[in-house]
Amino acid sequence: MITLRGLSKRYGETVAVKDLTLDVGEGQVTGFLGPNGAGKSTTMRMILGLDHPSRGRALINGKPYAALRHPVREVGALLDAKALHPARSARDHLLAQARSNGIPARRVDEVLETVGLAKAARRRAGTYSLGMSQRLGVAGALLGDPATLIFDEPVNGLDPDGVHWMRDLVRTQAAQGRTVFLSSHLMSEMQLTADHLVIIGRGELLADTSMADFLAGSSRATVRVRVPDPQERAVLVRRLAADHSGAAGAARVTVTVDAADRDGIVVTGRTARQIGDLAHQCGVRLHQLSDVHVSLEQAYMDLTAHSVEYATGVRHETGPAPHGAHPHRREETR
Ligand SMILES: Nc1ncnc2c1ncn2[C@@H]1O[C@H](COP(=O)(O)OP(=O)(O)OP(=O)(O)O)[C@@H](O)[C@H]1O
Repeated sequence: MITLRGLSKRYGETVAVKDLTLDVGEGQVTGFLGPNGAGKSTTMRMILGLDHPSRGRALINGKPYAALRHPVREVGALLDAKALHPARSARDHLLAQARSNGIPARRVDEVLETVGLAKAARRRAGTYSLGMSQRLGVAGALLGDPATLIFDEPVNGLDPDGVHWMRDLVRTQAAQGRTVFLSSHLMSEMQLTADHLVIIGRGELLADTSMADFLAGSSRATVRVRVPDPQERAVLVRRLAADHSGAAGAARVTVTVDAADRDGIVVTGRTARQIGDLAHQCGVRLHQLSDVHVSLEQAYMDLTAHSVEYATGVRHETGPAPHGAHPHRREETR
């Protein structure tokens, strides 16, 4: 369990992290997203006691890293895969780590097996590819069998097989009850891996939400509704429009005819649950009520469009123009 309370970091004039308050829970993979320079690595370094907060606290199992009695048994981290002694073999590298933490040598062979490096274990780490170094970094993180894992860009440099392997590994670790906190810029992979998302921009919290809610709440998300009776369909459309005009601050609702189905309509600005409740209230019989899923990349780019520090001036349109604002934006949920 990771707890951040008002966590802030300033480097001179640069505010790297600003007032982050959130919990990273057990038994799930939490994806940590944000544009370049958003403050992800700084946050992870503060959690791991490698950087001091300017204000606020970062706790692991309720304690700051420095106060943990056996840190490697409580938290394992992969921050920089190339931070290795190049002349040491992978096995010697892990053995040194194990010895200084009272971990038996057989655990080294276990984790080498887990990460698929058993055959290359006696090769010098300096000869490893980036992908192999990532695997070795993961082996080091797993060494103390900790309940919390923190990985900064773990799929960086991995081939498709390695990416798949990493996904299975982190999902298995979470399924065993561990807290898994990982950053990545690879949105398609994050969509397959994470259960929960923490998104920051310019150091500030933009979203702290389940993956499912984030995608369903995206301004691009739509719901397909099939109403077999034309009169009932008209009633529902009118009620959706009235619901929009009556609800102050609610996202704009748009209703279009489903081009693929003459009984169908496509709704944006309301969730399937809200539409189902409304249909129930006005006695409208539905034959279909389904979310049309938006990609994490689309939803993420809409949310962070104003937080990108290093932009090219090129606008990336990955789908239809957004309607309304994203409900997970912090300023709108205050
Ligand atoms: N040691 C440091 N000294 C000065 N500024 C720093 C230092 N470390 C980070 N920063 C600044 O803090 C901000 C956040 O950087 P950080 O590396 O945490 O972002 P990030 O989200 O991990 O970025 P990326 O996705 O590019 O890795 C940036 O503006 C960065 O330049």
